[in-house]
Amino acid sequence: MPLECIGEELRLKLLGAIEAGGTKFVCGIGYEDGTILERASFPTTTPEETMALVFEYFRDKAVEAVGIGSFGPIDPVPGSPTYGYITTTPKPHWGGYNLVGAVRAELNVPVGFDTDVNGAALGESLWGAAQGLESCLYITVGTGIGAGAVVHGELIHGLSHPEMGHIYVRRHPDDRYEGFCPYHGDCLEGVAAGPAIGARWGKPAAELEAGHPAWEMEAHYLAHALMNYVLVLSPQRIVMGGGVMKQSHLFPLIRTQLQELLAGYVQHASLKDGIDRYVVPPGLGDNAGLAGALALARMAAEKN
Ligand SMILES: Nc1ncnc2c1ncn2[C@@H]1O[C@H](COP(=O)(O)OP(=O)(O)OP(=O)(O)O)[C@@H](O)[C@H]1O
Ligand SMILES: [Zn+2]
Repeated sequence: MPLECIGEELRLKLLGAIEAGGTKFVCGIGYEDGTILERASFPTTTPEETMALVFEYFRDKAVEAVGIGSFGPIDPVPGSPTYGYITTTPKPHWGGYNLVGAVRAELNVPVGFDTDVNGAALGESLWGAAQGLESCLYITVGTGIGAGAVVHGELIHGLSHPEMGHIYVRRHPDDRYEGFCPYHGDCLEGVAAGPAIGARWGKPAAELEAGHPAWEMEAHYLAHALMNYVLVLSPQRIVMGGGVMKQSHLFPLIRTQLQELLAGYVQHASLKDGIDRYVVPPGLGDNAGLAGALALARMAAEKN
């Protein structure tokens, strides 16, 4: 093989990543091996304003593909008439916005598009806490709750994307809080996302001490959710991120309650002695979101 061809084969693709969030858009560039080279953050205001800053950022970067991990709901199903759109978000100005179309028109490269949590699941499976596994689930517990999953190396889509944050979970017997989800009231997000903890206990979640009863209740709700995910998807690992999971003492509480709920029904070493390696924090830490978008760019570059 001529030397220049070997050089070409070894060259890592330079990719663009956009973590599209409800409060900020984080943009970055990195290589297809997951290395992030640089990043910049822009406030989420109107599509016109925010996207002008995003395009300005990427203008001279010469990326070969872009990945977008987005807040939702979105339409990630290729071939659908609204593929690439943010669909019905309550976020003003962004409902019905064709995010992929805008990025494609401006940058003219392949675009990978999925939910932020599907992206994070892919990133964790390629480069983080679920490396080498066929499947994993990523759940974020923050202002909202969302989860994404990789199965056989692919992200799950169907009618649209999974909405695993809005499942119903058994109420904690001592919980009188009605839940804040505008659609469902006391779905998982309604009773267990950060704002629910703050509203229930009259204090921001970050200010509640480790021994506070809030955490046993939080673990109750999250363990119920994880039980459902284990039963429905049988993921080989569950990665838990987001602001609320910064309370690292939640992990042992959740693991124990998950084992109690499953009651030995699903037989696997990962759910017994291996539980500490089964329910884990993100291997990519606070980079999980941006690395996830980079992973989506890599997938788009490969599929093109
Ligand atoms: N150290 C902490 N301990 C407990 N809760 C926290 C902590 N830090 C942030 N939170 C809670 O997490 C929520 C913010 O979540 P996060 O930091 O994941 O940001 P976000 O991007 O707004 O969330 P989302 O991904 O849902 O949009 C807030 O409700 C806050 O109360
Ligand atoms: Zn809901």
